[in-house]
Amino acid sequence: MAMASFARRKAYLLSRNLSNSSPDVFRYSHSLTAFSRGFASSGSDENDVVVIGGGPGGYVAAIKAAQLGLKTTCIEKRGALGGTCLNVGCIPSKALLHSSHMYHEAKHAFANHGVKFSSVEIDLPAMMGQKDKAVSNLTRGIEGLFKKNKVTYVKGYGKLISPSEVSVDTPNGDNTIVKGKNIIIATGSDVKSLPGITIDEKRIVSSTGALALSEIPKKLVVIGAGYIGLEMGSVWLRLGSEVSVVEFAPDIVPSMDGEIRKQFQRSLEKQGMKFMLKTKVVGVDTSGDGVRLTLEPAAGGDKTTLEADVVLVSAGRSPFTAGLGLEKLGVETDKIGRILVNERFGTNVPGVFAIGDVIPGPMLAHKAEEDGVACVEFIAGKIGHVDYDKVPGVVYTSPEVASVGKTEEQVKTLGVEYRVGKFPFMANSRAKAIDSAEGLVKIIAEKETDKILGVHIMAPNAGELIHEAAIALQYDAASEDIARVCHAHPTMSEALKEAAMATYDKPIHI
Ligand SMILES: Cc1cc2nc3c(=O)[nH]c(=O)nc-3n(C[C@H](O)[C@H](O)[C@H](O)COP(=O)(O)OP(=O)(O)OC[C@H]3O[C@@H](n4cnc5c(N)ncnc54)[C@H](O)[C@@H]3O)c2cc1C
Ligand SMILES: NC(=O)c1ccc[n+]([C@@H]2O[C@H](COP(=O)([O-])OP(=O)(O)OC[C@H]3O[C@@H](n4cnc5c(N)ncnc54)[C@H](O)[C@@H]3O)[C@@H](O)[C@H]2O)c1
Repeated sequence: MAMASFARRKAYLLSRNLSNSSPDVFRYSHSLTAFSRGFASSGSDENDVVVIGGGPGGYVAAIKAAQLGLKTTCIEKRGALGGTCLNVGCIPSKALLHSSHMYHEAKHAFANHGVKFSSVEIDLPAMMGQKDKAVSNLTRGIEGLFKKNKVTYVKGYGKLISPSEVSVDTPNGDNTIVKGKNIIIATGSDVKSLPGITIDEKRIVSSTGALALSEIPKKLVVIGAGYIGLEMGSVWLRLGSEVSVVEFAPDIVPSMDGEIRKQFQRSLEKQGMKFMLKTKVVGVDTSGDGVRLTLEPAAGGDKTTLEADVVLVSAGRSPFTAGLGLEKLGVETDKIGRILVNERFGTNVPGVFAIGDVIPGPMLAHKAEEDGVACVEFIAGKIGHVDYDKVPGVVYTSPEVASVGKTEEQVKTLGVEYRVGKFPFMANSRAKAIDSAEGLVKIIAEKETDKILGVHIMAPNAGELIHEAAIALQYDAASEDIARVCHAHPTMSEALKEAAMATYDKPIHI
């Protein structure tokens, strides 16, 4: 069924009363109210919706539920709303990435533009202060949104004691019971610890410690070349640390398109980041002043050692369900502790739902938000919509790397015949004008239909450029559809248009 628009497809499915829960397509409900326990406000103290966790999944679900007219309470234990993302994740990391980038540009790039300084200095406490200010403004902003939308905010640790009751231990030592017809678990994730490595958030840090170091480490060793390792590694590299990244897999960011990944790794190496791939950390000694790591090839072999002042453990995150009471209630989880849900985010226990990092799927803030909106739409008897195949991913390094849809390796595995169109920023006039021409756009389209299957961009602002591609994928567009849209000149976006032309025909500017 070729359907270009969500509205058309929604109308079609509603008219047919169809379910469509294949992972490759939109998620829809066939029996729109069957799994929730109703939503008409009872007028009693009981909530229609209780959300445990105030991160991007939980707070967005709570606001949307209230906007849909549901009496809603959100329970959060950390004393501030916004979850991992706002407090110790997306926002503080992007603040430090921006500040460190400005320092690096001032030191290494401004002179090329004729802007000269006699000296450039880092004021680390001021840099951290700017980051903390951004975080506190934003967390307070969510409290304001809760008030505006009449979401009740309960501070404390929530534990499910029945499918409709949450016991909350509040910060002042009290306990209160919050009742709800529908309960949404949005408790997120926590850093995955590695055997034999104890995080003390001083010398051996998680991302949380890496966001708040009081000094610039001379030598930083990062374990794991994923999103966190490369972003936080970039921050401290730009501020002057020697950064070595130890990665178990043969490649950095294993989920990335192979061709883009190679160029990305070369770019990071040019900036001074060192990679030790196919390598594992088998021991950590903190008995001296610094940290001494023992390394071994992933396939086994001779051990070597590596010295560090600080070690960042960034080898993935695990779902956070500690103390939630899931076992007693019989809520099903998978082998790695993620809560299992159906296409309406319902667990096996009627009336109990789960969203965000605590369920399977990409561990990303925008995915958690989409889950949250769709989940409460289902609870309210409406149609929710999330497509995990079309969730964009962005590594906010310099250059940024952004992607949506399938990698070339995935398309090959599927056995689909495809075409690839590429366009380098070296041939883009805006990129040349601003002396920032590293990177490329790569589009993969089905050969027979020209339908776009995946788009991968490496560029300074790839995280912004990717959304044109996300819309194209969402509406089943062909590469020719992008190529025939008039793009303003001179913009970096023209590289996407040219890559699209290169996919089905020929580009003009190369
Ligand atoms: C350093 C770092 C950088 C990141 N950068 C990005 C990025 O740039 N873009 C992106 O998309 N994603 C990023 N992420 C991932 C992103 O933070 C998560 O995907 C997102 O926060 C998940 O949202 P969530 O609501 O599911 O969970 P969380 O944000 O983890 O929120 C869960 C909340 O639930 C609370 N909670 C847990 N248990 C209970 C309980 N029993 N009672 C009450 N409250 C409870 C927790 O305190 C927490 O506040 C980053 C993560 C890290 C660590
Ligand atoms: N820009 C963003 O959107 C952003 C930024 C930060 C974090 N995040 C999210 O947070 C999650 C966690 O980030 P992360 O970087 O910790 O995880 P990740 O899954 O992105 O990367 C972890 C890396 O560690 C490697 N690894 C695993 N065990 C190892 C070991 N024992 N030794 C060496 N390497 C090992 C893996 O092969 C992988 O490359 C990610 O899934 C991501 O979705 C997103």
